Amino acid sequence: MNTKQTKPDVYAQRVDSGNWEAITAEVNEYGGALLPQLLTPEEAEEIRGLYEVDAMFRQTVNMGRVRFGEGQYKYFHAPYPEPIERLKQALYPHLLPIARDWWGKLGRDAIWPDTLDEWLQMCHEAGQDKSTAILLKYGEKDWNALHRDLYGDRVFPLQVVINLNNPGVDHTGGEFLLLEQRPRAQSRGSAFLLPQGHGYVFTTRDRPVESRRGWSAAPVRHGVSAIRSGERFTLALVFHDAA
Ligand SMILES: O=C(O)CCC(=O)C(=O)O
Ligand SMILES: [Fe+2]
Repeated sequence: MNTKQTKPDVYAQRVDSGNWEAITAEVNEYGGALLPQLLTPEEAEEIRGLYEVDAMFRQTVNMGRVRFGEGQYKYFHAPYPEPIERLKQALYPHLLPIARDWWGKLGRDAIWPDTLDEWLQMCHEAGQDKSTAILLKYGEKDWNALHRDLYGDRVFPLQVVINLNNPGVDHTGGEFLLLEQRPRAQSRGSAFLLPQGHGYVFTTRDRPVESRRGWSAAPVRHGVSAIRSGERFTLALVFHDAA
């Protein structure tokens, strides 16, 4: 993949083209929201192609072996390929006000600085210095168990996933799942077919929900339903680094 900046700001332009007021309202209501198309089908194909390039990755996880579901994923090495770095840099300032608002509602300290680089520096100083961008690969019958991507005390409460395949064409099944544990109530489930190349922003650990007693934290898990046919690759962008 070309790591030089060939298309100035194209990724930032796509991120910025979103209606962030509507996205914020949606994520506040449902814990997740669809973003604009961030990668073209050609760019998605190029990133899928990286899966076989061992030098791009620091670790491979076989999900069945660790009982995370079935399938495989790989952690990218940092520094990331250009689209990944650009997208993370462009997304962070839009996600930051949502995170700060949430932590304010929950009476927690919003420790995140204005830039992603400063925040990652804080992660590294706390011993979380490993890259967290992941390329996931699911074939028929593979699935991703409901989980939360936590790698230490340093947590950014929103993350973004991008489907690198075309649902209904490249794969059937493989819905993205959210499970929100509501305080003193049964959990709420949601399922989404992620359109190719679009981002989907969702809650990493917990988020504020309002009840008669005020705001309380609702833990949110995410996962993927079984792929019924075909193949599904996704790019997962987490905004804290890992211990
Ligand atoms: O493959 C997916 O849609 C979800 C992957 C995942 O666990 C994540 O984005 O953190
Ligand atoms: Fe995840």
